[in-house]
Amino acid sequence: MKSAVIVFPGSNCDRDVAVALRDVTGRAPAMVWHGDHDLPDGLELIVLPGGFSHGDYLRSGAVAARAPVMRAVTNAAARGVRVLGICNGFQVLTEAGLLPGALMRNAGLNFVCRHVALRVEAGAAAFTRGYAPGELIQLPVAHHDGSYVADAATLDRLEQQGQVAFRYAEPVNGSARDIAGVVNEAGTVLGLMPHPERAIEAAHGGTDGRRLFEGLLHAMA
Ligand SMILES: NC(=O)CC[C@H](N)C(=O)O
Repeated sequence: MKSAVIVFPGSNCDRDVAVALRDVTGRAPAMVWHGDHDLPDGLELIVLPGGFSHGDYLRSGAVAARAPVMRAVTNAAARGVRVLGICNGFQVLTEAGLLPGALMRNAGLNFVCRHVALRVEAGAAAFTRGYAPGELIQLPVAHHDGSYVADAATLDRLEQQGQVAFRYAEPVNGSARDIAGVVNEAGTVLGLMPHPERAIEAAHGGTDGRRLFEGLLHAMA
């Protein structure tokens, strides 16, 4: 699978996700700087990694969403290239308008950094193919702006159209309807607050993240 990881100033999970992609897909991703205007040809997956792009200045992801490379990412997404935004990457996707809603300060006003239980919802096939619908999994979270918000009509639409991909199975950050991950209408863009790239091998304390990348790999085959 040919993939790319976008690197912003302040990204801190770009190398972790690059290692995960190389490990699972057998092919190292291209690392693309935020100031670049073009992406490599033939990409099947673009990852916006976790971190603190531009120091979370203004709002988390707000400055990164306006980076030169985001025009190319938006064009690729429009062509159906899969885009995965993890944590800060999810914040960038909402700020860029590629996903609905916004990520606000956690309800408890604390930085939450621990493994959490999640339920995999049906739908969003490519991104959830590695799991059984309704399956309970564990992934780490590490964020202060993870509380997903959207107006009631948008939330209803997300539910009806099967766009809720992952839900917290325990209280974490006050997200509306416990939403931890959403996809766009086409199911080709996923924003996910937990970190699958930090649950790839047993030494990470769990391997449930590995199956997200394995599922994507099989979906592309
Ligand atoms: N791990 C991350 O990507 C952190 C995301 C974001 N800067 C926050 O803390 O909300």
